[in-house]
Amino acid sequence: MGEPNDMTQQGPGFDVNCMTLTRFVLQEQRKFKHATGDLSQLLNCIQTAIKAIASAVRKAGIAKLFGIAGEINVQGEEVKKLDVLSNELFINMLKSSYTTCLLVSEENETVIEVETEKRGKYIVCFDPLDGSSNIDCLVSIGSIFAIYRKQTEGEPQVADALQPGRNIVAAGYALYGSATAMVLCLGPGSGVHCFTYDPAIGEFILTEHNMRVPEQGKIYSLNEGYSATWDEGLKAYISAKKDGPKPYGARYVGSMVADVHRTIKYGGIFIYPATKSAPNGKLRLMYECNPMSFIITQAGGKASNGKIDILDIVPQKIHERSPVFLGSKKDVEEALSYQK
Ligand SMILES: O=P(O)(O)OC[C@H]1O[C@](O)(COP(=O)(O)O)[C@@H](O)[C@@H]1O
Ligand SMILES: [Mg+2]
Ligand SMILES: [Mg+2]
Repeated sequence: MGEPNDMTQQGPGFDVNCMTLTRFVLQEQRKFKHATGDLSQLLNCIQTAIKAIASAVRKAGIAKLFGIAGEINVQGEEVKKLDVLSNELFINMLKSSYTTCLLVSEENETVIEVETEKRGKYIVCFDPLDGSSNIDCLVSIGSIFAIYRKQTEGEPQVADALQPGRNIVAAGYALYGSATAMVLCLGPGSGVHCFTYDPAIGEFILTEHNMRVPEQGKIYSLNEGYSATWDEGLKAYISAKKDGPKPYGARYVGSMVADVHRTIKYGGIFIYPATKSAPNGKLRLMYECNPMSFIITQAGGKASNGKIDILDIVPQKIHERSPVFLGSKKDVEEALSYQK
């Protein structure tokens, strides 16, 4: 028996051979002879940002003790809103990874250029805090990111970021739910893997290797409050799901990360459609639809804007929106068959 704090012993809750996220990323890097280690470094920095956000999320419910986010606390200090804090953490960690040149954040109107001396070859598009309307009621929220390679020489420009999702080098999301998890795909064909945070050792541990979206599910997920604004095709599809011989269940969290994670685990379909007043829907292409569609596709599912695969859309501007139908292949194909 080792001493109680001797981490070399296999004790309750810790196995020295367990696959941490850091270990996994390094192991994957070793498969590529010419890898520089930059992507591993970048992913480690994202992991650190996510750990810091997770820690802030876990304290959100007691934020009143310190002051309400967005206001001044009893010490006279400004209490940062969780989405502002998350954005600052992402930007700071991404810049100091020395691997990025251009960042696109949901929270910044324009692209963020990394200082010349810190530049590397990667471009990262991210939603630092997804589902922000769920923060105050303690419902699951998340972070989403997609990593691209800069395709041209010279100073980074907006055009460098406007790449289709097909070019994604790696993508992932963090889910701050009943546990904190990170789901990652390190490139086409390398699988989708889930790592769950173990607060006892401060590490993400591989808990699901090679996640696969069920071919078909029994759940549809969309904001039914807006049904009056749907097109006829969508109305007919949802009616068919409700009134069929085996009605589907309805689930909608209102945080894309949580709704998509459930869709990967249990199957079914997640939809944020176009409406008459919002012909491109609500969700953002570059840091919501693209990373999630890449992951869903790599896990064997399907993602479409109603006409073409999400990953084939060439973005025209960084905050562009897109309708989205994603999830189990059969469910998405069926929903699309109702679209004109
Ligand atoms: O309230 P609605 O219209 O159903 O929208 C919910 C959608 O909006 C979002 O919250 C937008 O994300 P942000 O919180 O990052 O702005 C998605 O996560 C979610 O799918
Ligand atoms: Mg979002
Ligand atoms: Mg957001």
